[in-house]
Amino acid sequence: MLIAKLNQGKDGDETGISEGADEAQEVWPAPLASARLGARIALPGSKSLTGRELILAALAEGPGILRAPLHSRDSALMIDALRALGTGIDPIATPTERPFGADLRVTPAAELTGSTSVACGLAGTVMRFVPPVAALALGPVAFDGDAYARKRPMRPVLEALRALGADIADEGRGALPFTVHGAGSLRGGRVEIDASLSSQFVSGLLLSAPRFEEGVHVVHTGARLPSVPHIEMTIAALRARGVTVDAPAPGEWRVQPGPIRAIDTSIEPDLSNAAPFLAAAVAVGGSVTVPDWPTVTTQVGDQLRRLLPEFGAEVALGADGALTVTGDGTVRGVELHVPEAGELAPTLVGLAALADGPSRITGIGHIRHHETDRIAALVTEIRALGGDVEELEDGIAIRPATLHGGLWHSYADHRMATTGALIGLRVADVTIEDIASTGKTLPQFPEMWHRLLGIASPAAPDPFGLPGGGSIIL
Ligand SMILES: O=C(O)C1=C[C@@H](OP(=O)(O)O)[C@@H](O)[C@H](O)C1
Ligand SMILES: C=C(OP(=O)(O)O)C(=O)O
Repeated sequence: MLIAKLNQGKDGDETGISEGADEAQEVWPAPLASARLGARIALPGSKSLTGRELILAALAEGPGILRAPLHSRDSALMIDALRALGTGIDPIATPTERPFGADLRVTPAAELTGSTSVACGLAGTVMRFVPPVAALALGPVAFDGDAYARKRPMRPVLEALRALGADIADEGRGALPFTVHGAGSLRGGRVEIDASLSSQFVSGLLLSAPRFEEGVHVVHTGARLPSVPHIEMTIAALRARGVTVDAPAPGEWRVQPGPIRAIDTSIEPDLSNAAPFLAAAVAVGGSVTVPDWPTVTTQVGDQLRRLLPEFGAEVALGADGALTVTGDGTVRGVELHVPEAGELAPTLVGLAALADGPSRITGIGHIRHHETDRIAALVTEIRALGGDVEELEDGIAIRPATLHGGLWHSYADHRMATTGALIGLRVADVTIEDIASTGKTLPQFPEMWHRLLGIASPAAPDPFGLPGGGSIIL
């Protein structure tokens, strides 16, 4: 892999950019595209589906299998968390058709056990989905995470769980660290919650709710609700396991108590991780194809089919189930209001920074609470490359500008890193600080990005073979 060394100086520390990182940072020279693209890129499993299915399998009435799950830092943290609570999670010998890692057999614990700790890393899904599970365990479960994870909002989750009967000790900041003192069961019932900062607050409560004595009736009280497709994904995953879920009014969900069926289930490819690869075809010109695009899905990444044409791309879903995006190398400016697609926003903003007209991307205020304040981070980094960018309260406005090379900081955020790589396809001499942050959901990113451009990568010459480098954590 092409890696250079940079001495991250005092500046990085002062801005908090290199929080928790060593003085000597590795930087990754983003490859510049020298020709139109023509690539076929298969993607590992969805982070969001893998996380949900691991939780539901751990709470199910018998053992089940997850086929083609994601193996990444976030999924490893979820696996470790559920194992710590007594769940058996075992890799099943990887057949050749599982290029991204083993299927998993999940054996629920007879009784969930506490007196343990859960490392959340920077995974929103772990810090929001596992505490309700911990409330069902017997004994204390201590939660903590990365330095930046301690800044991500948790108060609505902690207060909702307390209202449902849980005993939780925290430091009063409404954030990690905190300890859930599980009593072996939870009453459940009706609860109000303001989920305007994250849909994950709702999904976490719904996922464990079939195991609450009274199920749950969640009533969202905030003015906005971001990432609605992710709540629909949660509901679909519950229903697929025989759980009764209804939505009696907008912003209200009810889950009936009852068994969670044990099933064998296949995880779809991660369509949000497809975003930078498909956007590359728009940025550079040429075509990028992603095989196995699901025909019906709750993944928000499916919206790339309508969003990328706004930038001037052509999108075609083939009879073989492969999605192809074709661009002519020019990028149109866009007006997008995408509260449901905050997860895609960094890629959309990156494309807009390469557009030949002005853009406004709004409705994404909540992404200030993702892995980093993504609005501030995107504005800072695009501006540092010469971009003409304005921070809006709930989005970003971008005017066309000639960009130049420079160091792109990742803020430990995988989607910041991949957005820097996207811009680097068209702008010479962009280097990415902390490309390893892509391991959060796509450890193979650097090799796959090289493959997109036809560059052989010594670290993993064939990304369709078993990825190396210790990135698959089992
Ligand atoms: O439930 C999930 O799996 C997710 C929900 C969304 O969170 P927010 O509602 O905080 O945007 C999304 O951005 C995140 O990447 C994954
Ligand atoms: C917001 C994201 O992650 P998390 O699940 O940690 O919230 C993301 O992956 O874009």
